Amino acid sequence: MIKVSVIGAKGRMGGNVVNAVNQADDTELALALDAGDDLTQVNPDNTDVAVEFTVPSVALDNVLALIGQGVDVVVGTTGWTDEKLDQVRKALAEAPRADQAVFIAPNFAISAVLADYFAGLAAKYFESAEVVELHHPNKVDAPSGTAIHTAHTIADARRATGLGPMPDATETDGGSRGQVVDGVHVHAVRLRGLNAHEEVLLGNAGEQLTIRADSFDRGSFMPGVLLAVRNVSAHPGLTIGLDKFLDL
Ligand SMILES: NC(=O)C1=CN([C@@H]2O[C@H](COP(=O)(O)OP(=O)(O)OC[C@H]3O[C@@H](n4cnc5c(N)ncnc54)[C@H](O)[C@@H]3O)[C@@H](O)[C@H]2O)C=CC1
Ligand SMILES: O=C(O)C1=N[C@H](C(=O)O)C[C@H](O)C1
Repeated sequence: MIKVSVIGAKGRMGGNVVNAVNQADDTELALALDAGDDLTQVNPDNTDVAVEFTVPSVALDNVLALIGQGVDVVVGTTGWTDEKLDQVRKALAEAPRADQAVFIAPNFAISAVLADYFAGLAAKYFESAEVVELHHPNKVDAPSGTAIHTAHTIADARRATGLGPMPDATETDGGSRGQVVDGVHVHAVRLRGLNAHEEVLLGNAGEQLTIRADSFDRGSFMPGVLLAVRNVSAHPGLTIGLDKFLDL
């Protein structure tokens, strides 16, 4: 049995992870912690893998602490920058165990992982590409971690094939053109009734490809979370993206 502690256990995602861990045959719940609880309770005696779903402002500190306490970590919380990721790598290099592992996924839903992957395949064939993400209005960060990741995926594919900047004659913009991430415009919608959705729009003269992923229910993330829990310890160091654990 894999002993799993959940950090952010009272949250929308954390609560689902607690249920998923309790229901799976090969995992058992160790600790379920939330804001105000003592994170130092988590250690290798009670926990194989800690799952971190909190808020972007605290996730780095939690992950650094968990690394220092000798456990492997699966992270779903958003807000990761290159600087923060470097801090995680540094902490792993100094971790109590030489083979310690952290896995971070912008999105655990197979639909979103494939949408990102397909966007990377398609990007080099299109002159224009933009990302629209649509979420529930309780989400604290914009744009979504998934949309930022997809923008980088598109930008990497365009760079690799020598594509330059996208055509855009905009001269005045009060913000309607969205946030530019790695040269890709990203637009965020917050609407009651939505959960987590992303559209990648790719355009050429006279044609358009739309790639869309919809997570209607947070249960859609749980197979990916359990896949990460089962695989993280076999991948020492920092791994980013569920595609690394899939046969893509
Ligand atoms: N990677 C993925 O597939 C997904 C990622 N997310 C991301 O996961 C994060 C959490 O999302 P939700 O569950 O919807 O948020 P939420 O607001 O429902 O839950 C966050 C929980 O973290 C707790 N918390 C805050 N500070 C804490 C601390 N210092 N220690 C322990 N717990 C603390 C809060 O009390 C709350 O219970 C967000 O960054 C979101 O974007 C959400 C869905 C899927
Ligand atoms: O906050 C959410 O809900 C989600 N957050 C993640 C993100 O920012 O990409 C993943 C998914 O979109 C749901």
